[in-house]
Amino acid sequence: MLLRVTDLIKTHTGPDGAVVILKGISMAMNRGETLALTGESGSGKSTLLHLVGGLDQPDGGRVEIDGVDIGALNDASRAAIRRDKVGVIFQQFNLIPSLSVASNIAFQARLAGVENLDWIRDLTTRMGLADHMTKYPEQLSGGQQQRVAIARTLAARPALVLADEPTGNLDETTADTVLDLMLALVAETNAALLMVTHSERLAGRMGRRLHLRAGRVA
Ligand SMILES: Nc1ncnc2c1ncn2[C@@H]1O[C@H](COP(=O)(O)OP(=O)(O)OP(=O)(O)O)[C@@H](O)[C@H]1O
Repeated sequence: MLLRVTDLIKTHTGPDGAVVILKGISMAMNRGETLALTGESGSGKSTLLHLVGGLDQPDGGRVEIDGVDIGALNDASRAAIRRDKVGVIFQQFNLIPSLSVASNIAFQARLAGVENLDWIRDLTTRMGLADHMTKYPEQLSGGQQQRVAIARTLAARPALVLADEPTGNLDETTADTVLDLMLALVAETNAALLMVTHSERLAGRMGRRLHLRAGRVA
């Protein structure tokens, strides 16, 4: 099993004291699977994605990636798993402004030690980025920047791709095209894709769905 989440609990402290955001979530994914994470605003989708990606620590339960309990690791080992196995795509693109599109895309793959130039060329061409490789992020439209952010993550060929509304800034037609590409690319790399979406249309195109309601699996 690539990803196993067991009884995950997360509490945040708000103005009125502690609030339990995730109330015992369990789920699992194999490589090659795609799963839509849906639920009302505030149901805990982003919180779950952050915990799975090791970007935040749970208050209870476990996240295992390839059988390794990431909560039991020290920061350096957890960072290494994140770098080698997990790719994250957020709605805000987090591109590096001082690097060209080509360098932004190669950066993460290089960090993970998997800079496969043929794959990156193929990926960027299919993402419609071939003519933009020497530009800087600020010279691109929002939709183009989003495609760069997606290409950057997929360039490293992560086993697990976590995406938080990756097409949320795109119009419907572009969102469909970008999701088609993402699905094709994760299938080719036999990756698992866990994607938060508010769109019924996009959720319906994923293999499975996990619906959260007030911090529980509905
Ligand atoms: N750092 C934090 N401190 C306190 N409360 C937080 C924090 N992060 C999230 N929350 C609260 O946790 C709940 C779940 O937030 P989360 O972002 O996971 O929801 P979501 O399902 O992703 O929502 P959306 O669809 O609006 O993005 C919300 O009530 C939010 O206010």
